Amino acid sequence: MGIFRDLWWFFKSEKKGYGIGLFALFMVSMTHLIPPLVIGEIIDHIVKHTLSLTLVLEFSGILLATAAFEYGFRYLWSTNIWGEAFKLEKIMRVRLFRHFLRMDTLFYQRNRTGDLMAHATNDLQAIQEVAGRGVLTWADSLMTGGTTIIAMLLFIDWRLTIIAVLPLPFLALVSKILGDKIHVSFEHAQETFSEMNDKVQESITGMKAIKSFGEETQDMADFQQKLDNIDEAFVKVNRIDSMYDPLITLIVGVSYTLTIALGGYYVVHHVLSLGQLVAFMTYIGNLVWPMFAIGVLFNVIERGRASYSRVDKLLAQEAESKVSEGKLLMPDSGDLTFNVQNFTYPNEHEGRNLQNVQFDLKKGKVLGLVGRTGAGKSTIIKLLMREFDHYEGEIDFASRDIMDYQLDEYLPAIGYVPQEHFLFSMSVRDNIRFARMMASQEEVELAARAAGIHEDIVAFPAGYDTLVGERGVSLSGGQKQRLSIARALLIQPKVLILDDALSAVDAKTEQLILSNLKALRHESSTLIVSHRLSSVMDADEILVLEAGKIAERGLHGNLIKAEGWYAQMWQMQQIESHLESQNSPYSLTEKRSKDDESVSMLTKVKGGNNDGES
Ligand SMILES: Nc1ncnc2c1ncn2[C@@H]1O[C@H](COP(=O)(O)OP(=O)(O)OP(=O)(O)O)[C@@H](O)[C@H]1O
Repeated sequence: MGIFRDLWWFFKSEKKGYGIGLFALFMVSMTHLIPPLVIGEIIDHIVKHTLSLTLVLEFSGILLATAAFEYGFRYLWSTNIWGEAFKLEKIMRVRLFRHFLRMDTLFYQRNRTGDLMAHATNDLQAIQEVAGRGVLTWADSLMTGGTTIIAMLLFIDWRLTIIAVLPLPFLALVSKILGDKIHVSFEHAQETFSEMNDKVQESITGMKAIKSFGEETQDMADFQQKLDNIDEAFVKVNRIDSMYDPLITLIVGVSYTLTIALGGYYVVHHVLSLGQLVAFMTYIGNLVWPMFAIGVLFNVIERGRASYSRVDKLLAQEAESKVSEGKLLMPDSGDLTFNVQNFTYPNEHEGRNLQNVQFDLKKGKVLGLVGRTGAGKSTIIKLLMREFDHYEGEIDFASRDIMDYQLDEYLPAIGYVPQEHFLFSMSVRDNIRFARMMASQEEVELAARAAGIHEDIVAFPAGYDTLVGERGVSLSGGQKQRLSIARALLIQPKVLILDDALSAVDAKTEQLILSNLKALRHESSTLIVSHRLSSVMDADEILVLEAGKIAERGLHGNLIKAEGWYAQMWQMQQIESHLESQNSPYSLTEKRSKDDESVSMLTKVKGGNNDGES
């Protein structure tokens, strides 16, 4: 019954709805007491030959009125108790969703999407069952069972009643044992369901990879395995469940046998009338449902308890990278100063992910951030985006530590265009004004023009009203990127971060977007992270990162002269674009690697390769 204690906060806040529901349930159980008494009376009148038409009409009237009352009260409990249960599910769903929104990337690394979805569906369903069917069966078994036993005691015979309820304690004991078993099995079953959900989610997201590697058969086999696990787990739950119903039939059978034996004896010896015995037997029939209800109750409670503890555990997970919140409002503009001596991810035990990274990004200026993969470019962005606060050093905006600003002031001031852009299933216009729904068409168009996507949009079937996604147009990688840039530009961020956000657009469009940005953003700064050096060549400063440290820095021309990694990459990419422009079948584009691989290829190209490539 611990789950009722866990949910007490809800029952307390919804006492009116539950109060009405329970009162109606009580009235239903009271109405159940009437028909057996009426049947008993009728039988006694038949036996005594005193049944008249008036009496028949009277008894029928009572039975009809009882049925009508029961109808009304049943309706009342059903709407109130189930209504409350749905309300609980909604509250829990909102809590979970808010929690999901609050959590950091580490949380999403630890918990897979399918599992989170299982929490938000199956587990919440099981908790809702407690607040609905659980409360109902608990109250009904108590009320119907209690009032029936009291009626047996008061209206018929106490000795017969004791004999009839003798097997009940045995029922309670077995219910407890089976309930514990169900708890363990159901928790395991829910885990297998989560695993299957994970599998489906991963397969759908990775469908392209699965198909391109011809892994459909293997994937189907994996899925089948997960389904078999679920099957096995739920069959086990069901096996325990199934022990309960025959047990009730057995107990009721024992009750009937004992009652008939003793009741028959009493009728023969005139201690009871035949009508009283029939009424008593009907009461035993009334006890059958409360007994089944106890079984249902244990089942619902144990499932709910298992699910509640799963959801509770998830809700209890705090964001590891707790970000502190300041009180300041954001100034209209300002310079950014990044000075981090040390940063290591919370789940990393060895090594440092950033060391002595220092740069200034003045308003109106553009900073380029390049380096091989894993060098730490995204990590710098994560710190700027306040995903982690536990670094050694300080990041300032307008001469104030960024932690001093209110988060909901600071974050919208940073326009972030991620590597993996996400478009919502809404119109192109709404996708662009996603973070500023009140923006006018004019503003939306201005942002779209600056991002070089306006011409594409007006060519879509419904222009800016065209739906994006499954039900609408499919956009190319480059179109998606430009739409994401337009979305970020619309909020006129004080710092715009393009995280490899131009990788899928052609060189001409890239240059157009970059020159638009320069013209538009002379009051605010821009940080461009890119593997393609042409994106940063005009930046006011370029930082080359390596293993979390700044390896080279300066203007494009200086870095070329320095003949380091940047210069090598630059030459490599020049050759690549030359080959591409010639449409050569030997284009290296597909093979282009973002790191050393490219440099070693360049060395081969430059220095006369050994294996005949040229
Ligand atoms: N959430 C994380 N937890 C632990 N380590 C991480 C996490 N994210 C990145 N790292 C590690 O930090 C280092 C820097 O990674 P980062 O993503 O910043 O590189 P990057 O330069 O942006 O690479 P890419 O160009 O491939 O995006 C890498 O060693 C990476 O494995």
